[in-house]
Amino acid sequence: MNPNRSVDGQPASAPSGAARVVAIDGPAGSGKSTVARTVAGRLGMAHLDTGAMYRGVAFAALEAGIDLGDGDALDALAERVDMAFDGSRLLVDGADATEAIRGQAVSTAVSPVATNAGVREVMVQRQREWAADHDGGVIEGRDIGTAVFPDAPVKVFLTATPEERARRRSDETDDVDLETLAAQIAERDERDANRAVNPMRPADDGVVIDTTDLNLDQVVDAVIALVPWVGEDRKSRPPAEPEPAADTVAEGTAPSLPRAFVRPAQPVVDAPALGIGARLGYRAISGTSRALAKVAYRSEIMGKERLPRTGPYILAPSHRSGLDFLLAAMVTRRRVRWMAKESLWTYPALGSFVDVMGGFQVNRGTADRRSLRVAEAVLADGQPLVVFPEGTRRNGAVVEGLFDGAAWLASRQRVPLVPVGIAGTEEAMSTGTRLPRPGKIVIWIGEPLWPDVPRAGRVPRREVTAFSDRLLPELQDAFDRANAHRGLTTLG
Ligand SMILES: Nc1ncnc2c1ncn2[C@@H]1O[C@H](COP(=O)(O)OP(=O)(O)O)[C@@H](O)[C@H]1O
Ligand SMILES: Nc1ccn([C@H]2C[C@H](O)[C@@H](COP(=O)(O)OP(=O)(O)O)O2)c(=O)n1
Repeated sequence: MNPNRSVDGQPASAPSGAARVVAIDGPAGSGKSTVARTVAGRLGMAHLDTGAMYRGVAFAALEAGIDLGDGDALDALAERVDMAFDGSRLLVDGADATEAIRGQAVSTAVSPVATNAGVREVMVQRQREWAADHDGGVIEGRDIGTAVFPDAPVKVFLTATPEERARRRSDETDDVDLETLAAQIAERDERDANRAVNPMRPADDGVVIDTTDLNLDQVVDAVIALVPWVGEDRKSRPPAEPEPAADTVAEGTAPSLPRAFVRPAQPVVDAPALGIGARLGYRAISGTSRALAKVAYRSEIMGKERLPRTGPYILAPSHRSGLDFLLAAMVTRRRVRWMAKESLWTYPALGSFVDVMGGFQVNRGTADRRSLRVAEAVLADGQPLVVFPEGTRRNGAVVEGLFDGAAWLASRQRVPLVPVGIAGTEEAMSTGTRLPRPGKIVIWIGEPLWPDVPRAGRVPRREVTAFSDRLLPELQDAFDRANAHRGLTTLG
């Protein structure tokens, strides 16, 4: 390590090595180490596992018998401990600690060590020095894209469901059972995400990849597609003003890329929280309405297999009746959220019902930025969202005059729009009718449509309009098919 290099904790002062840093962050078991190692191998770059550095300090602390609650002693230890990587082996003060840092003792000790501000400062400094010495590298950790290299040209946040991450860990060890691993992972997630110094979170301008249903190759391909200098001569320096990653990504977006799992992280407000009442109530109501719809409306849902299995998307249904939102929520067992007109909250009972069903307010007719932000937060949080592109209830068989909201949200969050035709609700309960009449209802789910925009960065207005124009015939088609199927089955 170079003691002369000054590090003042400010991003701007990060050494020039940042120009070629691929930052990979994420929680335990999300695949960071495996992905970072493979990406580094494929790009011919050096790889740094910063988690191993924190583990190295924890190992040294245990060896020296230091009280993990003694912040000053930990600071001093972090300053003086010598850590060197020899290939994949970690030497701590000359001793090979490779196996020991993965053991239970270090795994338990590392959390308090990693929450210590002094330790983090020293580690961040060493990580920046390492990158400067190696002309960048693939660096994995919890805060690489947010705190250590906020200017890195590639910032990836890997995630996977807690169950999947625990399962991956349990495949690697026989020592600990799945429940214990799941509990340990949950506790570590909580600490890493909530610590005061450099908490774990995706970088605002980074990309989130959900690896739950992906294999290693797919994740590695998705990361490499984000690297602007791939294909360039490895020896040549990147341009002083790096190209916006977004353009490069757009070009490199191969159709085979698992787009459904890759989305930009953007600064958004928090997704509206759901209380316990809403969570239980939703299940009860959607279960009851599913059963009712089956019996009273002989409802049929066609094309469920076309719905994305994980990740966020926007259901864009036709809108002919107040029943539509309940029916739209029936197409998936995942909980959906929806944008609901403000006037629904005029009656307290109805308002509570809408709350339970996951609705949130939009002020129709105005450019309601807050509701759009909330809707963005819902998608960024990985939840499916219902937006009626026709904006208001219409009549008849023709779909027309789409509002751009659904296309705008899908483009901004890089999620698919799923056209959904709902046939039979106008007959069952049209505008002005108070009680629904029984009849046949058919829901047709169309092919998801992806926005044609760069994977990150600003979305041009014309792309949004073009996306709405693309949605219109597909929504009409889904509605036609639903109507046709309903006609056939009601006649026959
Ligand atoms: N899609 C995937 N991407 C990366 N690793 C995966 C994937 N699926 C399963 N794994 C496995 O998950 C395990 C945990 O990955 P690891 O790289 O140690 O995660 P982390 O460094 O984030 O804790 C490894 O055994 C890896 O092979
Ligand atoms: N840049 C980093 C890297 C790791 N840490 C913390 C997070 C964990 O509690 C420990 C160990 O990290 P490591 O990546 O080895 O942990 P897992 O193998 O993913 O469980 O260090 C951190 O705070 N900042």
